[in-house]
Amino acid sequence: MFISVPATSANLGPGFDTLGLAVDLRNEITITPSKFLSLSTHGEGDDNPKIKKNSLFLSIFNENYKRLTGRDDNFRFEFHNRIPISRGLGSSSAVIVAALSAAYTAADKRYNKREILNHALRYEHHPDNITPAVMGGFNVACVEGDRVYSKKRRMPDYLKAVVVVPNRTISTAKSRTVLPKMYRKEETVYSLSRSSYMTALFMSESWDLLRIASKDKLHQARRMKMMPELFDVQKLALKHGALMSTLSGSGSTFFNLTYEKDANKIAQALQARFPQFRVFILSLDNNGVITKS
Ligand SMILES: Nc1ncnc2c1ncn2[C@@H]1O[C@H](COP(=O)(O)OP(=O)(O)OP(=O)(O)O)[C@@H](O)[C@H]1O
Ligand SMILES: N[C@@H](CCO)C(=O)O
Repeated sequence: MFISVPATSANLGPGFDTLGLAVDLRNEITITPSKFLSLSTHGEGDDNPKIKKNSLFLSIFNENYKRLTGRDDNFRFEFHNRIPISRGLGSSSAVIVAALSAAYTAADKRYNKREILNHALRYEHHPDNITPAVMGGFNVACVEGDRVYSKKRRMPDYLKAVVVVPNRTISTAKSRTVLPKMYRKEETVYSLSRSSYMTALFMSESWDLLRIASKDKLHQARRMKMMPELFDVQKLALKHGALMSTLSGSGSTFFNLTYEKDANKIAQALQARFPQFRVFILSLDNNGVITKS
């Protein structure tokens, strides 16, 4: 069996816990039946004993494989990780979506992507990373009861993402604690109106107005203060022509959307100014999780 799951960038500025899109940077897992449990990890996290144990993947896989088959079989798992860990590119969602897809595939159960998405919500309680990880493309999502309701829009080839991955992690759990429990009406309306406007712009491919729509007052600046260099990343990306420049998920990565023709110029400027950070030019992904039995 083979599972491939994309990285995702959530929030996109004002769409806190609501908007997200998938990029073509994938974790891949090969799974084969085996007498004993065995794991090998290559790429991101291969020097981290906690990641190499991959208890998040194994606990979700085992729980769901047992639920679907009634059995506790052993497998060999080979992880090829490309998604940077705890950097705001949806590494935890990728693990959750991959583990669920792997369990259904290994159990030889027919399923649809909506089923995987609704199950994924039990492990990550906001839908903005898990939805594009499952579906691909740009997604707007909300939760009602224990279900995710979402709408996808495919992203065109002529847009690219320039992502800036800092050399320091920010965990989502920690990054949520710096946010206030209550918001003022003005801040809420500022972000709510832009999130709605941004959704309309994505749905109608009106990219040139994203700069206004992507501004936010709910979470970005509060989180960026944990790594103040990020204010310069954003300024520089916008100066060199990015259509929008937003904190990716809970950080620390910055996500810059651009026309393909401007991608190199933006990436070079950012890499020159921040040699300690990794800068990637990525295509946008419209496929989401892929499984082969
Ligand atoms: N490839 C992986 N293998 C095993 N565990 C992983 C892997 N990737 C992520 N994790 C788990 O997920 C945690 C990171 O989750 P966290 O939500 O903080 O970051 P993120 O998902 O990368 O960021 P964001 O949700 O803001 O996009 C890691 O500490 C680890 O427990
Ligand atoms: N919407 C989430 C994304 C990170 O998982 C947050 O901003 O905390």
